[in-house]
Amino acid sequence: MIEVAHLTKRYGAKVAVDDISFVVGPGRVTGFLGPNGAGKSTTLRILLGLDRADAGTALIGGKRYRDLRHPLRTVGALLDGAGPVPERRAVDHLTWIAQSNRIPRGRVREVLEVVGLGDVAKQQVKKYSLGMSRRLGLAAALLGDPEVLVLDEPVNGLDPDGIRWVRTFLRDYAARGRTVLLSSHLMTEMADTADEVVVINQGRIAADGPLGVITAGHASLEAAFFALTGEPPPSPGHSSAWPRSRDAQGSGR
Ligand SMILES: Nc1ncnc2c1ncn2[C@@H]1O[C@H](COP(=O)(O)OP(=O)(O)OP(=O)(O)O)[C@@H](O)[C@H]1O
Repeated sequence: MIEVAHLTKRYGAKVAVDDISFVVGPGRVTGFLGPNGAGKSTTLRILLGLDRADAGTALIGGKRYRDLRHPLRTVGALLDGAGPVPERRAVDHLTWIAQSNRIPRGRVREVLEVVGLGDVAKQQVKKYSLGMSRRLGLAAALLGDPEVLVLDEPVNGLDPDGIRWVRTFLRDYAARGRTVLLSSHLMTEMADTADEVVVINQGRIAADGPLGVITAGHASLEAAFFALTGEPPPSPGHSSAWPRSRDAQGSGR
């Protein structure tokens, strides 16, 4: 269970996250959606102890990330950012993480098999395709067999096969009573994957509830979100993703 309560984060004069509250329960896949710059990554970074809130709390299993006794056994995360050392072999990368978290070595082989990298475990990571790298990231997140998975844009850049694999994997994981929170720009993909949806827009919660409730009265999840966020609808032939509007919002990064 993830509980976010009155979370606020400012970067200078910019309020990136503005007093948001939501709960992510077990046994469901919850989608975290919003346009570029809405505050998704900021929220996830605070949840995972990578940034500090100015106010409010973001708890996993009732605790702040930094207070978890066994973080990797509680929550597995896949975020954009620093990946493995390119020269390192996948198996060595995972073994290093496992050892530094007191996770038995045998678990490395298990997670490599789970994500379908068993046969290429001894390859250097730099030889991996994007899809393989994403699977490796997921393998790292799964090392501690966590109750909670938090994934930022896990299917970004993946081909249809890769996207389907991630979708099936996450739905199975949730079906075993685990908590899955994922952010994505890909509306059609989210509509196929999520049971629950939390929409954030300009740092505030725009909607929060079961997928069917959020989309009721709209032609699609995408239509619901454009209505909720006031974003312009995509042009014809657009790939059903959020428009890239970070620049228009005056990103400070
Ligand atoms: N380190 C930072 N310094 C300054 N401003 C930041 C920083 N991180 C985020 N912001 C700003 O906070 C707001 C929220 O950004 P955030 O990355 O959380 O949005 P997002 O919903 O994850 O967007 P995207 O989908 O584009 O990744 C944006 O206006 C962004 O420019």
